[in-house]
Amino acid sequence: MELPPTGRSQDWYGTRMKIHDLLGDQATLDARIAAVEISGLAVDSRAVRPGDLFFALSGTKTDGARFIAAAIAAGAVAVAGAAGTGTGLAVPFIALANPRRALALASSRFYPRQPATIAAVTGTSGKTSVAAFTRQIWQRLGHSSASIGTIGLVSDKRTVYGSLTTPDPIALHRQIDEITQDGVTHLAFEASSHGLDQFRLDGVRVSAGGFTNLSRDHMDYHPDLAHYLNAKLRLFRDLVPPGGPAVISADHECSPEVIAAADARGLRLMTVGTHGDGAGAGIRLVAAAVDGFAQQLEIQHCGRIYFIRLPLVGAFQIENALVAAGLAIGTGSDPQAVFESLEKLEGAKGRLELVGEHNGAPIFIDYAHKPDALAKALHALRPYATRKLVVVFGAGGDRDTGKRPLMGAIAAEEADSIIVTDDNPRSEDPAAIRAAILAAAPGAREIGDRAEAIRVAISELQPGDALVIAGKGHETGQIIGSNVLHFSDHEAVADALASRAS
Ligand SMILES: CC(=O)N[C@H]1[C@@H](OP(=O)(O)OP(=O)(O)OC[C@H]2O[C@@H](n3ccc(=O)[nH]c3=O)[C@H](O)[C@@H]2O)O[C@H](CO)[C@@H](O)[C@@H]1O[C@H](C)C(=O)N[C@@H](C)C(=O)N[C@H](CCC(=O)O)C(=O)O
Ligand SMILES: Nc1ncnc2c1ncn2[C@@H]1O[C@H](COP(=O)(O)OP(=O)(O)OP(=O)(O)O)[C@@H](O)[C@H]1O
Ligand SMILES: N[C@H](CCC[C@H](N)C(=O)O)C(=O)O
Ligand SMILES: [Mg+2]
Repeated sequence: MELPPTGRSQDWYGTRMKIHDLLGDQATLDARIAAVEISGLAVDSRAVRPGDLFFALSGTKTDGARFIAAAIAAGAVAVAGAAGTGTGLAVPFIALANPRRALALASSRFYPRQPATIAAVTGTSGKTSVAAFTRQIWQRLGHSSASIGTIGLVSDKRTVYGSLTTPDPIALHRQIDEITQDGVTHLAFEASSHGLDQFRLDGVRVSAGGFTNLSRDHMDYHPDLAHYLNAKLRLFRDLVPPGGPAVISADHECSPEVIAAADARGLRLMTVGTHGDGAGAGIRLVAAAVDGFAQQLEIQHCGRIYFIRLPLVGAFQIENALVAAGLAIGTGSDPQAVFESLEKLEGAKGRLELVGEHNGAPIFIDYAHKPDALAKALHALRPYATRKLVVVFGAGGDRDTGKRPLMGAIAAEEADSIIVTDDNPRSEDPAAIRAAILAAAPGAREIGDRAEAIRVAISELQPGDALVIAGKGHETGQIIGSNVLHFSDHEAVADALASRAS
């Protein structure tokens, strides 16, 4: 069942709660306001239903305070927001010190059920993969499991396509409550830096935290890398309770700072990777070797050595698999069983996914839409290209413009043949986005129409080549202006292959 973006499903119609029970610890309430009953929560005036409590939030584009009158006209029976934003209203106003955090806590009270075991993962790249892997490990070990993130909600009972990596608190808690009601006991979800910075997950009872890596992304939102890292560190500083496991990839420049933040909070450290604490509670990668479209791993945990065949392409998937294994072990699963389950992992859709071949050349779809991910993806595929490594990619509009030349330069450095195309231009001029990439990628070709770019790349493949179509992964739309046109790299590849076969 597809749920409305910020509404509630049928189940909650009829639920009524007193403002005291939602916000009693977040604001000083007089008795009259505390007793007001609400029947729903809303952050968008356009989604308000009669009986709702409307949160007027100051945002990146506009200020919810401007829509208070519209919310009341739509039936809001109370309004909450920063002090001073709601004076002289016809309905009660609740002044909050931190409106976004209060919204998250109120959401967790309105939709109160949560699985007993919840792991959250953050990091620039690998979150979706880690959440999917952790869900798969738990499921294989017999737990009813779910994951929530960029590819939406996935559980054994339902799959719901999502649009944000960390949904807004109302949508997030509605989904969490619903899956708990379905019987899900184990949830892995993605904590994006936006989500952490905007307190979207502050009402989630997180049992364990995972951290993959840090590289350039979202510099249109965060003023600098330190701010970006600090947003991510909120997972350990504020959300995982003291004593809870912190599973941290130890192989990066940022790792010591992440480990220090987790340590300062009194978390149970589990470092993973080539610098992981294999003698102790962490997981050390002792050796790795490519084996066809799989990898042979030797790892160490609590001093014991394990040999695993990881059925995935890409060195970075080892990092993701080890963080996922750490999250499962840290939340109580048996290490031997967890490591055995890694041999059955399936990659998340569109993450270095082998989707076909032409003239003997493998074709991969990948979600690399930031510099480091593109570098890692191209590097991972190099062993499969004895002739040319071909890449088709673009860059999103209304997103960090600084990524574009960096990605162009990486493609020029790592690939042998480049086609620059469109990837969700949104409100920007697609040609200008392509030009910014092309300027840093001498010799690259420009084919704006993504389906055509994919067709051309496939038609030129020769034995010994490998092709990666990067940036859209699982996505099913091309966002042009404010329209979302149906588009899928998977379908475009299938069409191109079918037309060559016929
Ligand atoms: C930049 C950003 O993070 N924006 C998020 C933020 O919106 P905002 O509060 O800044 O929105 P705004 O447009 O300024 O509006 C302010 C307030 O007025 C309200 N409003 C607005 C218009 C109106 O008519 N009535 C009304 O009430 C809005 O609902 C909002 O509450 O809070 C909203 C509710 O939580 C989010 O939906 C919204 O995500 C937008 C859609 C978005 O595109 N976010 C992306 C950048 C994002 O969050 N990405 C991350 C990371 C991706 C990754 O690396 O994987 C993610 O977690 O997905
Ligand atoms: N551990 C990793 N290190 C570096 N790059 C990675 C790693 N894991 C995945 N990638 C690259 O990043 C892309 C996205 O991976 P994934 O969706 O798992 O990460 P994510 O953190 O959820 O990304 P997003 O924030 O875009 O949702 C992959 O397709 C791959 O190119
Ligand atoms: N969660 C990421 C996804 C980007 C995917 C890429 N296809 C693009 O549109 O830039 C973002 O919103 O920045
Ligand atoms: Mg993701």
